[in-house]
Amino acid sequence: MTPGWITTTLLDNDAAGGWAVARSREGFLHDTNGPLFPREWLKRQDLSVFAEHGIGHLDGEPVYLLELDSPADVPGCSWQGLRGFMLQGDHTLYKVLGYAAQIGTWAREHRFCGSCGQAMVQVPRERAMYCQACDLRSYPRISPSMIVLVTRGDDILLARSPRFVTGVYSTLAGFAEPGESAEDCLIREVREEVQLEVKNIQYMGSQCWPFPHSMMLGFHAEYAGGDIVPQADEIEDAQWFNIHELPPLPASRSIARYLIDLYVARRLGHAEPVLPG
Ligand SMILES: NC(=O)C1=CN([C@@H]2O[C@H](COP(=O)(O)OP(=O)(O)OC[C@H]3O[C@@H](n4cnc5c(N)ncnc54)[C@H](O)[C@@H]3O)[C@@H](O)[C@H]2O)C=CC1
Ligand SMILES: [Mg+2]
Ligand SMILES: [Zn+2]
Repeated sequence: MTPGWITTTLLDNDAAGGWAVARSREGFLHDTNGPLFPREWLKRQDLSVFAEHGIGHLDGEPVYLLELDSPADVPGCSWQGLRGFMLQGDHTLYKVLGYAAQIGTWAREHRFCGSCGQAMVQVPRERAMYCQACDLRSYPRISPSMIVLVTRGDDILLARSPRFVTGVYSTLAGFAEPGESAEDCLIREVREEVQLEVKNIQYMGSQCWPFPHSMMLGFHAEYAGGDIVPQADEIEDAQWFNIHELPPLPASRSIARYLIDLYVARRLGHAEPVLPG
């Protein structure tokens, strides 16, 4: 048995047994034991299953995703969104659910070929949807996104989007566009969102962010010039905050929080945090 969570294998849907998670537009089904259910038990419940996907092995046991048309009532169970599992609970289970959510969304959105409109089929032994009519393969979508902590000595630049929880400030982030390097994207996003220039860009690490399919590439950069001008509509407020007087910050498992905590720890000579995968 290989311990931990391994996502690479496609599984045989006709084989019995294993674990299963159920997902609807309300999130994942869970009870007091969490979101993993014995698969055969779950399939006996009154669920309208839209699709079933083998998604990997947890501690050597196969795990399947049941994608539902609608959130069913299962006695003793309730529904919780993926964000709730990110915020608290077992990190490995959150990784299982994050992967399940991305595969479920991708398979649902690629039932038909984007080129010719024919129905696509799942490719054996590969995580891909295939169009026989035009030989097109569609793989799970991952969107590279840059995230950067800009600093100026003991001050760090944090901003608020109107979408954030009230009071919370975070690092700047944005999606890469075709034709850009990660560094080009970072420089453009910082210009667009606050009209500042940065220098000494340093890659710090990455994180899967399954909301719905971002791959966060985390950077640190130093302030090089300009005055903060928040981008209309996107940035509600942006400020320099002294590391001793920080506002409410993003969730502890986010790479945004890691970038902030790491910089503060280094300035103060404290133990460095570990980036949650
Ligand atoms: N894990 C973390 O710590 C953090 C993760 N993020 C994530 O980073 C990503 C980018 O951050 P934002 O500031 O929202 O991006 P952004 O600054 O590029 O603006 C968002 C806008 O980009 C457009 N967009 C949406 N999906 C896109 C895609 N796949 N490619 C190109 N453009 C797209 C939409 O118009 C959307 O309103 C988001 O997924 C966000 O959830 C953001 C902050 C912290
Ligand atoms: Mg942004
Ligand atoms: Zn096609």
